[in-house]
Amino acid sequence: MMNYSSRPPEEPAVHAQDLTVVRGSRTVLRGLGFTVPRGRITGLLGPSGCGKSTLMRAVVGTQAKVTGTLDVLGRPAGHPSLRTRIGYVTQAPSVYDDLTVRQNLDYFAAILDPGRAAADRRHDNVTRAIADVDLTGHADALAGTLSGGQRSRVSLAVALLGAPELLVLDEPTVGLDPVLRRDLWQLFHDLAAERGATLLVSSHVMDEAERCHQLLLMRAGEVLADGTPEALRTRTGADTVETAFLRLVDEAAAAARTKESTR
Ligand SMILES: Nc1ncnc2c1ncn2[C@@H]1O[C@H](COP(=O)(O)OP(=O)(O)OP(=O)(O)O)[C@@H](O)[C@H]1O
Repeated sequence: MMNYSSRPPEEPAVHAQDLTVVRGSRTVLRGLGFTVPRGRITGLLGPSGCGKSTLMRAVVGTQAKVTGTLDVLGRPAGHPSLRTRIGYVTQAPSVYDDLTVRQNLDYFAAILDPGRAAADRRHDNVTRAIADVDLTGHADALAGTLSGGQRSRVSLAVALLGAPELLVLDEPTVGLDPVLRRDLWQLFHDLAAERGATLLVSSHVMDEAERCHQLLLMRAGEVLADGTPEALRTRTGADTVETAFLRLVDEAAAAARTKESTR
């Protein structure tokens, strides 16, 4: 039989087992186990402070004091070979205010794909990334003159430049109006469907959960549940993921009380 790929198709993009992270003197992620399937959008949802950003930092390899197993695209998280295969957008847009949108992208493109011979390819990639995030009309505007939502989209365009296999996006839709939010989610779906990208997207807005293929619901440093939105609704008998989440929180609290009383 022909071997089309060196990796089995079922190998997940991210695999975590007993993943624990300590920040300062606090254990902020506690023995997490989960997988993120390839070519799908996985939503990381949970209240502020539950550990979403910490988990994303661990996946991209920028978090210290990580123990347990955390494999990303078949390598241990943080492996140097993963740098160009992962796009990461933090909550704080990382753009140069005194450069235009295009100059920002040109700068990062030159780092990713240096040399004169690559000039045409860089130009095409930059133009495509600007169009992807719907900023073509602002390509020559200084980043410092853009709105918060537009600046976040410049950061997203930078992450899209190298056509990464895994995109890790920390609350990418915060501060965006409903039309832009819808368009961005459409882009995420296109990236997964047409380019086969894997997306790990955090949000604390539960209605965004319905737009994901797969969910990881977090609370207080633990994964409360994972599965498709439909499976989570069915399992809890809820109409929405938000109600499902609240029922799971109540279930977990009741289980903790029972455990406590039987000690
Ligand atoms: N440098 C630090 N030292 C100690 N604790 C920290 C540090 N940074 C974050 N934490 C704690 O780690 C926990 C998880 O933070 P994290 O930023 O991962 O949460 P989050 O779910 O992404 O929150 P948000 O949605 O508000 O961004 C929080 O309780 C936070 O107080």
